[in-house]
Order: sequence, then structure tokens, then C-alpha cells
Amino acid sequence: MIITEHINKRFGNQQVLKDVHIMCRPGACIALIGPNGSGKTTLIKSILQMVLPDTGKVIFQGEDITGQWSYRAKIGFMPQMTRYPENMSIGEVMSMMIDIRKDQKNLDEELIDQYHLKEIYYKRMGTLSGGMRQKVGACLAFLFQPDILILDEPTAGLDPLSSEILKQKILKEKAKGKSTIISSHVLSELDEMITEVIYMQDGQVLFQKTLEDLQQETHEVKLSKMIAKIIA
Ligand SMILES: Nc1ncnc2c1ncn2[C@@H]1O[C@H](COP(=O)(O)OP(=O)(O)OP(=O)(O)O)[C@@H](O)[C@H]1O
Repeated sequence: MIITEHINKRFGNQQVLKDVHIMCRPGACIALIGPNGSGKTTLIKSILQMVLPDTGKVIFQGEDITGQWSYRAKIGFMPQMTRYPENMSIGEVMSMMIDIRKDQKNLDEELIDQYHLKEIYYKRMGTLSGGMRQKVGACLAFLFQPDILILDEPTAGLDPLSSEILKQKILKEKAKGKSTIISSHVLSELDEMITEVIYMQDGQVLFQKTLEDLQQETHEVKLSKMIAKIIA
């Protein structure tokens, strides 16, 4: 369970997060959506303490995580842009991440196999296409079998087949009861995956609702139509 309580964050004179309160229950698969610049990535980074909120706190599995780091090992994070040393090969990045972690035994290499990543382990990060970088990021997010997945625009730049492979992987983990937060602008790809929606606008959470509630309110089946009706 992740709860953010009254999170505020300002960059310069811009208030980027305004009193943000969200809840990610065990087993939930949450779509984090909203216009460009509405604060989705900043919220995700706040949960991971890559951005430190000015006020408010993040509660992870019942504990305030301020100043703590061990909880991060329970989260598989796929950033919007994967940044690793350009001179390292994919294989070296993978080995480095595995060496850093103590829990090397239960590695989930399913995505590595499905993306045939080992065949290009020799390639240097600096030479990879955007989609290839995304695949490396996706493989790392799932590698250590985290309890919670936080995926920031995971399919951006992926070809259709690779997107589908990732979607199926997310669904598989969801079926195991894992919690997932997915930020995406491609609402159609979220339809079959999600149980809840958090909609952000201008740094505020406009609403957090279950898919069932949205369906009942709007009498729509597709997420894009539900959202269009709600924010109209
Ligand atoms: N490090 C930073 N310094 C200054 N401003 C920042 C920083 N990070 C984000 N911002 C600003 O905060 C606002 C929210 O950005 P954020 O990346 O959280 O939005 P987003 O909802 O994820 O957008 P997108 O859908 O385009 O990815 C934007 O106006 C952005 O310019």
C-alpha cells in the first residue's frame, strides 16, 4: 500500500504538486493520467524520493518513508527516460544492477528472453534506439520481482509487438496480486489492465476512482470515453 498525504512541491515559482493525496491499494492497477505537465512524473519521483516534496509525506506499507531507502527495493521502476552510462554495454548495465542488489536468486528474466535482449547485450547504451532503451528499462523494472511496479509511460517508443509483450507481462504480474501504477497518454492500451484511475490536472488530483465507479457514472466501456465525459 502506498499513500501520499498532502504532498506539495514547487520548482522555482511553479507549484507543480498541490496537496496531492493518492492511495495505491495492494493488487490495484492504477492508471495515472492527465495532460502534459500536470505533475505525473513529479508525483512518481516523489514516491521514489527522487524528488523531495516541500511538505507532505509518503506512506509505504504503513511507514513514513522520509529519509529511508530500503523500501525502494520493493518497487520496480521504469522511468520515462532510461539513463545509464553511455559507454556501458547492456550486459554490463544488467550485471551492475544485479551486483548492487543482494536478492540475486529470484531473478525474473522472462522479459529479457521475450525481447531477446541477451542477443544484443554487447551493444553500448549510447548506441541504442529509444525503443531499445525502453526495453532495457522494462527488463530492469521486472528483474527483481518487486511487489510494486511504477511504470512511467512504459510503451512510449516501443513497437506494437514489444508493447503487447509488455502489456501481457503487466497483466501477468497483476494476476499475481502485484500493485501497479502506470502513467500513460495511450488510454486505449490501459483499458484491459487497470482497476483504478488517478486523473491529474495542474498539479492537483482531480479524482481517483475505480474503473467500476467510472463505468457506472458514465455508462461507457472505453476509458478514453469515460475520461472525456467526466472532464467535459
Ligand atoms: N526538475 C525540475 N525543475 C523545474 N521544473 C520541473 C522539474 N521537473 C518538472 N518540472 C516542471 O513540473 C511540471 C510537471 O512536470 P511533470 O514531468 O511532473 O509532468 P507530467 O504530467 O509527467 O508531464 P508529461 O505528460 O509531459 O510527461 C512541468 O511544468 C515541468 O516543467
